[in-house]
Amino acid sequence: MNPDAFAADLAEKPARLAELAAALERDDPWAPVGLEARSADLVFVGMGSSHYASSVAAARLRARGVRAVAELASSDLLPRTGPGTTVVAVSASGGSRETLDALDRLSGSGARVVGVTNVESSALSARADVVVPMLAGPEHGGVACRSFQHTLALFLTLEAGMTGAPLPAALVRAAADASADLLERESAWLPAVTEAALGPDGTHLAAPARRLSSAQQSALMLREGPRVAAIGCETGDWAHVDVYLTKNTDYRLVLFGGSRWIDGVREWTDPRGTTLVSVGEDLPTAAVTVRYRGDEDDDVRLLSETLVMELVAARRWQAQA
Ligand SMILES: O=P(O)(O)OC[C@H]1O[C@](O)(CO)[C@@H](O)[C@@H]1O
Repeated sequence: MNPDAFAADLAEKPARLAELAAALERDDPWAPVGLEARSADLVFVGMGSSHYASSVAAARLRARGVRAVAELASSDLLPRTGPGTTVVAVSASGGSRETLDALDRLSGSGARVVGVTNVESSALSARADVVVPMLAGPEHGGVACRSFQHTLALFLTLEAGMTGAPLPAALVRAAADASADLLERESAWLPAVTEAALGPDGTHLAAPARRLSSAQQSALMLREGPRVAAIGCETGDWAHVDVYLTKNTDYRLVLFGGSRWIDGVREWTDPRGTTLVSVGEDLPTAAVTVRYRGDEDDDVRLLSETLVMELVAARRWQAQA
Protein backbone atom coordinates (compact mmCIF):
# COMPACT_ATOMS: atom_id res chain seq x y z
CA MET A 1 0.00 0.00 0.00
CA ASN A 2 1.23 3.48 -0.83
CA PRO A 3 0.06 6.77 0.73
CA ASP A 4 0.90 9.03 -2.23
CA ALA A 5 -0.87 6.68 -4.61
CA PHE A 6 -3.86 6.56 -2.24
CA ALA A 7 -4.04 10.38 -2.29
CA ALA A 8 -3.83 10.27 -6.09
CA ASP A 9 -6.65 7.68 -6.16
CA LEU A 10 -8.82 10.08 -4.14
CA ALA A 11 -8.01 12.98 -6.46
CA GLU A 12 -9.35 10.90 -9.35
CA LYS A 13 -12.79 10.50 -7.77
CA PRO A 14 -14.59 13.26 -9.71
CA ALA A 15 -13.28 12.13 -13.10
CA ARG A 16 -14.05 8.45 -12.51
CA LEU A 17 -17.54 9.26 -11.20
CA ALA A 18 -18.18 11.39 -14.28
CA GLU A 19 -17.19 8.40 -16.43
CA LEU A 20 -19.55 6.19 -14.44
CA ALA A 21 -22.37 8.72 -14.90
CA ALA A 22 -21.73 8.72 -18.66
CA ALA A 23 -21.79 4.90 -18.67
CA LEU A 24 -25.14 4.93 -16.82
CA GLU A 25 -26.53 7.32 -19.42
CA ARG A 26 -25.67 4.79 -22.14
CA ASP A 27 -26.70 1.47 -20.54
CA ASP A 28 -28.08 -0.17 -17.44
CA PRO A 29 -25.21 -2.36 -16.18
CA TRP A 30 -27.77 -4.57 -14.42
CA ALA A 31 -29.84 -5.22 -17.56
CA PRO A 32 -28.14 -8.60 -18.20
CA VAL A 33 -29.10 -9.64 -14.66
CA GLY A 34 -32.79 -8.96 -15.34
CA LEU A 35 -34.13 -8.75 -11.79
CA GLU A 36 -37.81 -8.17 -10.99
CA ALA A 37 -38.58 -6.48 -7.68
CA ARG A 38 -41.49 -8.81 -6.89
CA SER A 39 -39.78 -12.13 -7.51
CA ALA A 40 -36.18 -11.28 -6.63
CA ASP A 41 -34.45 -13.13 -3.83
CA LEU A 42 -31.09 -11.46 -3.32
CA VAL A 43 -28.18 -12.46 -1.11
CA PHE A 44 -25.25 -10.03 -1.05
CA VAL A 45 -21.90 -11.32 0.21
CA GLY A 46 -18.58 -9.54 0.62
CA MET A 47 -15.96 -8.40 3.10
CA GLY A 48 -14.86 -5.03 4.52
CA SER A 49 -16.00 -2.07 2.47
CA SER A 50 -17.74 -4.38 0.00
CA HIS A 51 -19.92 -5.59 2.88
CA TYR A 52 -20.54 -2.06 4.14
CA ALA A 53 -21.92 -1.02 0.75
CA SER A 54 -23.90 -4.26 0.41
CA SER A 55 -25.54 -3.86 3.82
CA VAL A 56 -26.89 -0.42 2.95
CA ALA A 57 -28.03 -1.65 -0.47
CA ALA A 58 -29.88 -4.64 0.98
CA ALA A 59 -31.54 -2.53 3.70
CA ARG A 60 -32.71 0.00 1.09
CA LEU A 61 -34.13 -2.79 -1.06
CA ARG A 62 -35.91 -4.41 1.90
CA ALA A 63 -37.43 -1.03 2.78
CA ARG A 64 -38.90 -1.04 -0.75
CA GLY A 65 -40.33 -4.53 -0.34
CA VAL A 66 -37.60 -6.50 -2.11
CA ARG A 67 -36.29 -9.68 -0.48
CA ALA A 68 -32.61 -8.89 0.02
CA VAL A 69 -30.05 -9.61 2.72
CA ALA A 70 -26.34 -8.85 3.06
CA GLU A 71 -24.03 -11.14 4.97
CA LEU A 72 -20.33 -11.14 5.62
CA ALA A 73 -18.94 -13.73 3.24
CA SER A 74 -16.97 -15.21 6.15
CA SER A 75 -20.15 -16.00 8.09
CA ASP A 76 -20.98 -19.59 9.02
CA LEU A 77 -24.64 -18.56 8.95
CA LEU A 78 -25.17 -17.83 5.28
CA PRO A 79 -28.82 -17.94 4.22
CA ARG A 80 -30.29 -20.96 2.51
CA THR A 81 -30.34 -20.43 -1.26
CA GLY A 82 -32.01 -22.18 -4.18
CA PRO A 83 -32.37 -21.95 -7.94
CA GLY A 84 -34.46 -18.78 -7.52
CA THR A 85 -31.76 -16.95 -5.53
CA THR A 86 -29.39 -14.40 -7.00
CA VAL A 87 -26.14 -14.19 -5.06
CA VAL A 88 -24.51 -10.79 -5.52
CA ALA A 89 -20.85 -11.37 -4.64
CA VAL A 90 -18.98 -8.10 -4.16
CA SER A 91 -15.21 -7.86 -4.19
CA ALA A 92 -13.25 -4.91 -5.53
CA SER A 93 -10.17 -7.08 -6.02
CA GLY A 94 -12.27 -10.05 -7.08
CA GLY A 95 -10.00 -12.21 -4.97
CA SER A 96 -11.00 -12.11 -1.29
CA ARG A 97 -10.86 -15.74 -0.23
CA GLU A 98 -13.84 -15.46 2.10
CA THR A 99 -16.03 -14.21 -0.75
CA LEU A 100 -14.89 -16.99 -3.08
CA ASP A 101 -15.48 -19.52 -0.29
CA ALA A 102 -19.03 -18.16 0.23
CA LEU A 103 -19.70 -18.83 -3.46
CA ASP A 104 -18.67 -22.47 -2.96
CA ARG A 105 -21.17 -22.70 -0.14
CA LEU A 106 -24.03 -20.77 -1.80
CA SER A 107 -24.00 -21.64 -5.46
CA GLY A 108 -24.16 -25.44 -5.12
CA SER A 109 -27.90 -24.96 -4.64
CA GLY A 110 -28.34 -23.73 -8.20
CA ALA A 111 -28.34 -20.06 -7.21
CA ARG A 112 -27.20 -17.66 -9.89
CA VAL A 113 -24.03 -15.65 -9.16
CA VAL A 114 -23.58 -11.99 -10.08
CA GLY A 115 -20.02 -10.78 -9.49
CA VAL A 116 -19.53 -7.07 -8.78
CA THR A 117 -15.83 -6.37 -9.13
CA ASN A 118 -13.26 -3.82 -10.20
CA VAL A 119 -10.99 -6.50 -11.73
CA GLU A 120 -12.62 -8.12 -14.70
CA SER A 121 -9.90 -10.79 -15.00
CA SER A 122 -10.35 -11.89 -11.36
CA ALA A 123 -11.24 -15.22 -9.78
CA LEU A 124 -14.65 -13.76 -8.91
CA SER A 125 -15.35 -12.88 -12.56
CA ALA A 126 -14.42 -16.42 -13.59
CA ARG A 127 -16.91 -17.81 -11.06
CA ALA A 128 -19.81 -15.46 -11.84
CA ASP A 129 -22.66 -16.09 -14.27
CA VAL A 130 -22.85 -12.32 -14.88
CA VAL A 131 -20.20 -9.68 -14.09
CA VAL A 132 -21.11 -6.08 -13.22
CA PRO A 133 -17.89 -4.04 -13.46
CA MET A 134 -17.35 -1.31 -10.88
CA LEU A 135 -15.68 0.94 -13.48
CA ALA A 136 -13.64 2.64 -10.74
CA GLY A 137 -10.29 2.29 -12.53
CA PRO A 138 -7.19 0.80 -10.89
CA GLU A 139 -6.59 1.83 -7.28
CA HIS A 140 -2.80 2.15 -7.19
CA GLY A 141 -2.76 2.98 -3.48
CA GLY A 142 -3.96 -0.53 -2.67
CA VAL A 143 -6.92 0.83 -0.67
CA ALA A 144 -10.54 0.30 -1.76
CA CYS A 145 -11.84 3.89 -1.95
CA ARG A 146 -13.25 4.67 -5.41
CA SER A 147 -14.39 1.04 -5.71
CA PHE A 148 -16.46 1.46 -2.52
CA GLN A 149 -18.06 4.61 -3.89
CA HIS A 150 -18.78 3.02 -7.28
CA THR A 151 -20.23 -0.08 -5.61
CA LEU A 152 -22.74 2.13 -3.81
CA ALA A 153 -23.57 3.96 -7.04
CA LEU A 154 -24.10 0.65 -8.83
CA PHE A 155 -26.37 -0.56 -6.04
CA LEU A 156 -28.44 2.62 -6.28
CA THR A 157 -28.66 1.85 -10.01
CA LEU A 158 -29.86 -1.68 -9.23
CA GLU A 159 -32.46 -0.29 -6.83
CA ALA A 160 -33.66 2.27 -9.40
CA GLY A 161 -33.99 -0.41 -12.08
CA MET A 162 -35.91 -2.73 -9.76
CA THR A 163 -38.29 -0.06 -8.51
CA GLY A 164 -38.97 1.60 -11.84
CA ALA A 165 -37.08 4.83 -11.08
CA PRO A 166 -34.78 6.52 -13.61
CA LEU A 167 -31.15 5.39 -13.45
CA PRO A 168 -29.18 7.72 -11.16
CA ALA A 169 -26.74 9.24 -13.67
CA ALA A 170 -27.58 12.77 -12.48
CA LEU A 171 -27.00 11.73 -8.88
CA VAL A 172 -23.60 10.27 -9.76
CA ARG A 173 -22.72 13.56 -11.50
CA ALA A 174 -23.78 15.43 -8.37
CA ALA A 175 -21.52 13.13 -6.31
CA ALA A 176 -18.66 13.96 -8.72
CA ASP A 177 -19.33 17.68 -8.13
CA ALA A 178 -19.48 17.18 -4.36
CA SER A 179 -16.17 15.29 -4.44
CA ALA A 180 -14.56 17.96 -6.62
CA ASP A 181 -15.74 20.65 -4.22
CA LEU A 182 -14.20 18.86 -1.21
CA LEU A 183 -10.94 18.31 -3.09
CA GLU A 184 -10.69 21.90 -4.35
CA ARG A 185 -11.31 23.37 -0.88
CA GLU A 186 -9.24 20.81 1.03
CA SER A 187 -6.80 23.36 2.46
CA ALA A 188 -9.71 25.32 3.95
CA TRP A 189 -11.21 22.49 5.98
CA LEU A 190 -8.75 19.62 6.36
CA PRO A 191 -6.33 20.99 9.00
CA ALA A 192 -9.13 21.86 11.43
CA VAL A 193 -10.92 18.55 10.87
CA THR A 194 -7.68 16.62 11.41
CA GLU A 195 -6.97 18.51 14.62
CA ALA A 196 -10.47 17.91 15.99
CA ALA A 197 -11.06 14.35 14.75
CA LEU A 198 -7.77 12.60 15.48
CA GLY A 199 -7.31 12.41 19.22
CA PRO A 200 -4.99 10.48 21.54
CA ASP A 201 -7.80 8.00 22.22
CA GLY A 202 -8.72 7.51 18.59
CA THR A 203 -11.58 8.62 16.37
CA HIS A 204 -15.26 7.71 16.60
CA LEU A 205 -17.63 8.17 13.69
CA ALA A 206 -21.42 8.01 13.58
CA ALA A 207 -23.86 8.01 10.68
CA PRO A 208 -27.59 7.32 10.35
CA ALA A 209 -28.46 3.66 9.65
CA ARG A 210 -29.32 4.41 6.05
CA ARG A 211 -25.72 5.63 5.55
CA LEU A 212 -23.95 3.50 8.17
CA SER A 213 -21.44 2.57 5.47
CA SER A 214 -20.02 6.11 5.69
CA ALA A 215 -19.04 5.72 9.35
CA GLN A 216 -17.70 2.20 8.79
CA GLN A 217 -15.71 3.06 5.66
CA SER A 218 -14.28 6.23 7.25
CA ALA A 219 -13.09 4.20 10.24
CA LEU A 220 -11.58 1.60 7.91
CA MET A 221 -9.66 4.28 6.00
CA LEU A 222 -8.11 5.61 9.22
CA ARG A 223 -7.09 2.10 10.23
CA GLU A 224 -5.93 0.87 6.84
CA GLY A 225 -3.82 3.91 5.91
CA PRO A 226 -2.30 5.73 8.90
CA ARG A 227 -3.18 2.90 11.34
CA VAL A 228 -5.19 5.19 13.60
CA ALA A 229 -7.64 3.65 16.08
CA ALA A 230 -11.11 4.37 14.71
CA ILE A 231 -14.58 2.89 15.01
CA GLY A 232 -17.91 3.57 13.37
CA CYS A 233 -21.40 3.30 14.84
CA GLU A 234 -24.99 4.29 14.05
CA THR A 235 -26.09 7.70 15.35
CA GLY A 236 -29.17 6.44 17.24
CA ASP A 237 -27.26 3.47 18.65
CA TRP A 238 -24.50 5.86 19.72
CA ALA A 239 -26.45 6.68 22.90
CA HIS A 240 -26.39 2.95 23.74
CA VAL A 241 -22.85 1.98 22.86
CA ASP A 242 -20.42 4.87 22.42
CA VAL A 243 -21.73 7.32 24.99
CA TYR A 244 -19.86 5.48 27.74
CA LEU A 245 -16.51 6.72 26.45
CA THR A 246 -17.38 10.41 26.50
CA LYS A 247 -16.64 10.94 30.18
CA ASN A 248 -13.26 9.34 30.78
CA THR A 249 -11.45 9.56 27.44
CA ASP A 250 -10.40 12.37 25.11
CA TYR A 251 -13.37 11.46 22.97
CA ARG A 252 -13.53 12.72 19.37
CA LEU A 253 -16.69 12.21 17.32
CA VAL A 254 -17.23 12.76 13.60
CA LEU A 255 -20.95 13.01 12.90
CA PHE A 256 -22.34 12.48 9.41
CA GLY A 257 -25.47 14.63 9.35
CA GLY A 258 -29.11 13.86 8.85
CA SER A 259 -29.96 11.63 11.82
CA ARG A 260 -33.30 11.91 13.63
CA TRP A 261 -31.43 10.87 16.78
CA ILE A 262 -28.96 13.73 17.11
CA ASP A 263 -30.65 14.84 20.37
CA GLY A 264 -29.47 11.58 21.98
CA VAL A 265 -25.92 12.52 21.07
CA ARG A 266 -26.24 16.12 22.18
CA GLU A 267 -27.76 15.13 25.54
CA TRP A 268 -24.31 13.85 26.51
CA THR A 269 -21.87 15.74 24.31
CA ASP A 270 -23.23 19.24 25.00
CA PRO A 271 -22.68 19.19 28.78
CA ARG A 272 -19.38 17.34 28.45
CA GLY A 273 -18.04 19.70 25.82
CA THR A 274 -17.12 16.77 23.56
CA THR A 275 -15.05 17.58 20.48
CA LEU A 276 -17.39 17.12 17.51
CA VAL A 277 -16.85 17.34 13.77
CA SER A 278 -20.05 17.73 11.77
CA VAL A 279 -20.06 16.66 8.13
CA GLY A 280 -22.79 17.82 5.76
CA GLU A 281 -24.93 19.59 8.33
CA ASP A 282 -24.59 22.67 10.55
CA LEU A 283 -24.29 21.79 14.21
CA PRO A 284 -23.86 24.68 16.66
CA THR A 285 -21.80 22.66 19.13
CA ALA A 286 -19.35 21.29 16.56
CA ALA A 287 -15.71 22.35 16.79
CA VAL A 288 -15.60 22.12 13.00
CA THR A 289 -18.30 21.79 10.37
CA VAL A 290 -17.63 20.64 6.81
CA ARG A 291 -20.23 21.49 4.20
CA TYR A 292 -19.89 20.70 0.52
CA ARG A 293 -21.77 21.14 -2.73
CA GLY A 294 -24.96 19.04 -2.84
CA ASP A 295 -24.86 17.92 0.80
CA GLU A 296 -28.58 18.66 1.26
CA ASP A 297 -29.32 15.52 -0.80
CA ASP A 298 -29.08 12.33 1.24
CA ASP A 299 -27.96 10.18 -1.69
CA VAL A 300 -25.22 12.69 -2.59
CA ARG A 301 -24.08 12.38 1.02
CA LEU A 302 -24.07 8.60 0.76
CA LEU A 303 -21.89 8.70 -2.33
CA SER A 304 -19.57 11.54 -1.29
CA GLU A 305 -19.12 12.06 2.44
CA THR A 306 -16.48 9.38 3.03
CA LEU A 307 -14.03 11.56 1.08
CA VAL A 308 -13.71 13.83 4.13
CA MET A 309 -12.07 11.23 6.36
CA GLU A 310 -10.38 9.48 3.42
CA LEU A 311 -8.49 12.71 2.77
CA VAL A 312 -7.72 13.12 6.47
CA ALA A 313 -6.40 9.52 6.46
CA ALA A 314 -4.35 10.09 3.29
CA ARG A 315 -2.65 13.27 4.56
CA ARG A 316 -1.84 11.76 7.98
CA TRP A 317 -0.47 8.64 6.25
CA GLN A 318 1.65 10.74 3.89
CA ALA A 319 3.00 12.74 6.83
CA GLN A 320 4.03 9.50 8.57
CA ALA A 321 5.79 8.06 5.51
O1 LIG B 1 -13.60 -5.92 -1.87
P1 LIG B 1 -12.47 -6.86 -1.63
O2 LIG B 1 -11.38 -6.73 -2.65
O3 LIG B 1 -12.95 -8.28 -1.52
O4 LIG B 1 -11.79 -6.48 -0.28
C1 LIG B 1 -12.48 -6.47 0.95
C2 LIG B 1 -11.74 -5.62 1.94
O5 LIG B 1 -10.42 -6.05 2.07
C3 LIG B 1 -9.51 -4.95 2.05
O6 LIG B 1 -8.92 -4.93 0.79
C4 LIG B 1 -8.49 -5.04 3.14
O7 LIG B 1 -7.98 -6.33 3.22
C5 LIG B 1 -10.38 -3.73 2.22
O8 LIG B 1 -9.82 -2.59 1.67
C6 LIG B 1 -11.66 -4.15 1.59
O9 LIG B 1 -12.69 -3.43 2.12
